[in-house]
Order: sequence, then structure tokens, then C-alpha cells
Amino acid sequence: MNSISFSSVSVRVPVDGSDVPKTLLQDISLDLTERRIGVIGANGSGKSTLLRLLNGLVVPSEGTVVVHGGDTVADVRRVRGNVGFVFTDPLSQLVMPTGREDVELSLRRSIKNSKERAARAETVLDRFGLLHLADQSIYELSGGERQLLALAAVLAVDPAVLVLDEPSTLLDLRNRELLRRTVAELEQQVVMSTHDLELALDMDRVLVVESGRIVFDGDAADGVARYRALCAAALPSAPLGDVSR
Ligand SMILES: Nc1ncnc2c1ncn2[C@@H]1O[C@H](COP(=O)(O)OP(=O)(O)OP(=O)(O)O)[C@@H](O)[C@H]1O
Repeated sequence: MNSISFSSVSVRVPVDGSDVPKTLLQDISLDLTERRIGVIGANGSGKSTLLRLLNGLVVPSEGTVVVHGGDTVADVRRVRGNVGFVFTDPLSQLVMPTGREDVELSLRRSIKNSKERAARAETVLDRFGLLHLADQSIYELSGGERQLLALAAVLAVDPAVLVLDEPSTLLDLRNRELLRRTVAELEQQVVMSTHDLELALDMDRVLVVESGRIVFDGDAADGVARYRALCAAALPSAPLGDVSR
């Protein structure tokens, strides 16, 4: 039940002016039971698309995705209730004027009493060192503060599955360590895409995505080594500054 399974999943999108669709993900079958799953790979390889399948933001063109017993198409409401999704760009997620209001909005369904909701929001903001910024406009926060706030707002409701799409891109060293510790301590299942290979090394299982396919699935250290080898092989032989060759 507490697993995520992909059965023969492909994702294709139409291409303007062509009868041939673009394939974003190709024939993916996986059974993810580990607590922390890392997804790594080059820009444009398909990591975000893979993650977005987990809450029905992207739907399979073929195959099925089942998250903790819920099909992401047929049971999308149940799935969205179980899956907390933290986007790479926090401004695409934060909808309220201030952090306090955003966290309280997240809690609206789970805590009906407004005083209890406010108290829980304070606890969550405090845990992430954001309490002193709680009433500031989200547009006045730094990128890293917003990224941390987006994580706090999603974690506030204790989702059964936490999906993190490149959650550390804007974080300084201290907050990256806070994220790292938070992910390590969480009891729920975490699926995280990242370009931060140190974070990837903390994972129980790593998937390497390349051109819409899973080209490695296994131990984190081996996955990172495989990804490094792929990157090395893909580097151009001429320096990037040299456009004459
Ligand atoms: N809705 C869409 N329509 C057309 N192409 C898309 C769509 N969504 C994603 N793509 C393309 O699919 C590919 C994979 O995108 P995706 O965002 O999953 O990559 P990624 O591995 O997360 O990349 P990055 O590391 O740069 O964030 C890219 O080439 C992207 O341009």
C-alpha cells in the first residue's frame, strides 16, 4: 500500500505543426517502496515530468501511476490529498500575501479551529526559522526564504508522500543543511529531484533519468557515479568559449 508504482508509463505531448508527438518519458515501470527516493539527470531529461506524474499534474499517455493505493487519474483527489508537492519556483506555489497566511491556508482543511490553526502555523514557521518573516509580503522575502516557506507550507499538513522538485536551488548552506536534516528525519516517503549530488547521496535509492528513460535505478553512490559518467561523456570536446570550432 505505501508504495509508488509506475506500470509501463509513457508521456507524450503534441507538437505544433507535426503529427508526431514529443516523448517526454518512455516506458517507465517502477515500484518505489524506499523512504527516500532521489531523481537525478541532466536538464530537460524528464525529472520534473516524472515527479508531476505523482500528483496527477501530468497524466500518463500510456500506463498507470499508483501512489499509496490511489490511481493518479481515477483517484486524483485522494492522491492530491496524500501528496505534498514543493515546486522549484516557490512563487508558483505561494498564493497568499504573507507566509503566515499561506501556512494557515494549507492547514485550513486539516485544522478547523482558527486558534489551533494559527498556533500550528507559528510552530511550523518557527521550525524553519521563518517566524520573524511571517507577516512580511512574500514578494519582500529572498528567494531562499520563499523556497523554505514553500516547503514549510507543504510540510505543515503532514502529507503521506512529499515530492520535492529541486528544493535546494536557492538555499544557502545553512538552510540546505536544514532541508537535508528535515528530509532525513521525516517519516513519510520523499521523492526528490535534485542537481545537488550531495543531497542525492543521502537517498535510499536513486533513479538516473536520461532522455525520458530511467537509465539507472539503485544505490545512491552508484547512481551519482553513473550520472557523473553520463555528464562527462556529454561534454563538448571544445571549450564553450571557443565558438570557432
Ligand atoms: N508540456 C510540455 N510540452 C512540451 N514539452 C515539454 C512539456 N513539459 C516538458 N517538456 C519538455 O520535456 C523535457 C523534460 O522536461 P522536464 O521539465 O521534465 O525536465 P527536467 O529533467 O526536470 O529538467 P531541469 O533539470 O532543467 O529542470 C524538456 O525538453 C521540456 O522542454
